[in-house]
Amino acid sequence: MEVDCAIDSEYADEIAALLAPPSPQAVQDYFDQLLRTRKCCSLKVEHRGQQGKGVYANKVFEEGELVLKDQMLVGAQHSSNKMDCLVCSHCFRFIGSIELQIGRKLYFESLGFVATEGNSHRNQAFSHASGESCSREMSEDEDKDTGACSDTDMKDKLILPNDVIESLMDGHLVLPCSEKFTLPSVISCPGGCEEEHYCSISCAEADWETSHSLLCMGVKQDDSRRNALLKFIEHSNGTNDIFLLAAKVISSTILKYKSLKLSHVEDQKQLKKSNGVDQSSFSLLLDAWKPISMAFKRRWWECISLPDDVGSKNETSFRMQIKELAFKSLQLLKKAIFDKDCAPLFSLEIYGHVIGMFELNNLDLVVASPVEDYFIFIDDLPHPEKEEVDRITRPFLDALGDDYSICCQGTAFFPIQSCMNHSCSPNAKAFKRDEDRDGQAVITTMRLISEGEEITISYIDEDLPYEERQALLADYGFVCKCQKCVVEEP
Ligand SMILES: C[S@@+](CC[C@H](N)C(=O)[O-])C[C@H]1O[C@@H](n2cnc3c(N)ncnc32)[C@H](O)[C@@H]1O
Repeated sequence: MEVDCAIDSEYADEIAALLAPPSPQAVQDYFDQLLRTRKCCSLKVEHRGQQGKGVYANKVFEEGELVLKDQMLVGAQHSSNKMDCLVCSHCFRFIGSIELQIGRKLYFESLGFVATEGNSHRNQAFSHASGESCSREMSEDEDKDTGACSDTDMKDKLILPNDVIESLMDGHLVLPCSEKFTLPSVISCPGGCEEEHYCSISCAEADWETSHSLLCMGVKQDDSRRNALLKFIEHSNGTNDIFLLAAKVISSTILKYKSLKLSHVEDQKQLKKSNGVDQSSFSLLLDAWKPISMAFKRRWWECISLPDDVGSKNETSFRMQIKELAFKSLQLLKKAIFDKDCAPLFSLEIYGHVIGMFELNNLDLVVASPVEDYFIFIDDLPHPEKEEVDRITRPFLDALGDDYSICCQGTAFFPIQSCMNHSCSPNAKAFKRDEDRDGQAVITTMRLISEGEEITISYIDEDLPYEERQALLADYGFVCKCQKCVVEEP
């Protein structure tokens, strides 16, 4: 397949303007404002030294202190994880009920869908700092005592009758103690699609307004767009679900542009001017694109790491294949949501940079499962209550097997966390506490951090030997010169 994207040549100047690095002052103003809005006054994002932007402490942080809870700019649950966990498509909180979570998962399994194990991420390289392990391990005592994990190695799970599974899902079967783990009710997509669900009207509206109204496949969408979207989504699911995230960026920029344009037209009307709109259309698009313009990015096919099974002599053809894959995906997305005013967004150059931005910045999206909490709670009940409850819940645990603890997994771009540079002896880490039950990134200190010090995280396993660390960091395009590397350099 030939990669010839007409939009790239037709809109070369606009694309260059969209991809131009913002001035240090523009960066400073944007992040000062963002940190103020997020009430993160103890942090500062600055462009210092040769590592580009970095995050700096504005106060002393004690060891173990929360540094940042960062709301994602764009994120998605992995497609394969959607059958395991029902979560809000906007904030990624678990929704429904313990019974619905269990029933839904068993229902999909009964249809032949195999549960995901651990990280369902097709491309591990999309995230650079893993969240905490999804499942908290039970202690040896708990294991021996109750057998709660004794089926860990069992290949065959208990098969429950369909009517039992259905009654879990429709609310007729209520499990003991599940009232202690109430979850928000499921709110349907305003466009009537079956794919997205929410924890509240406000999440449903926010998602609709920011990106979903263009990407929804519900009954309210016109047929031709729905069919085109279906082809785009099928291609993404069959190749790489990172394209779904890229579609959210394009869609949210178009919608933001439209809303800016609407306000601009209103302003013009008030000023009784009639012809100012076209002239400023591109500046409105630049404005809508601003949050993305702030992120560090390179072309996807240039920064993606070579898989282990691709030798260096096949590198060029591998990178060309990745470019072709992106082009194919872009063509499918263009058929579905093209907007002439925003044409430069449909260039391969922009699409490649957006996916490259995920490659270099994204963090795993991880939300612990309340179903795991539920079974741990039952395991911890005192005798004889535990035996009574366990008699009822045991078949469900045996039907779920190891998968009772699968968490919500996905990938997301966080605007402030993504400004954090790497160190092999970091002073902070992505770490979700028990109370962090949504998709926000949570960064906690690992030691005391003084005022003015840079806050760093590790993009890789920092306990690896020097050579392995450097090899992994080469995929991010830099040689680490942190103190640990300087000391360990042979
Ligand atoms: C997630 S971004 C971090 C923020 C970035 N400095 C910026 O300007 O947006 C990752 C990129 O920052 C740079 N970077 C991060 N840590 C670094 C380090 N220890 N040494 C050199 N460059 C680093 C690399 O270019 C890397 O690909």
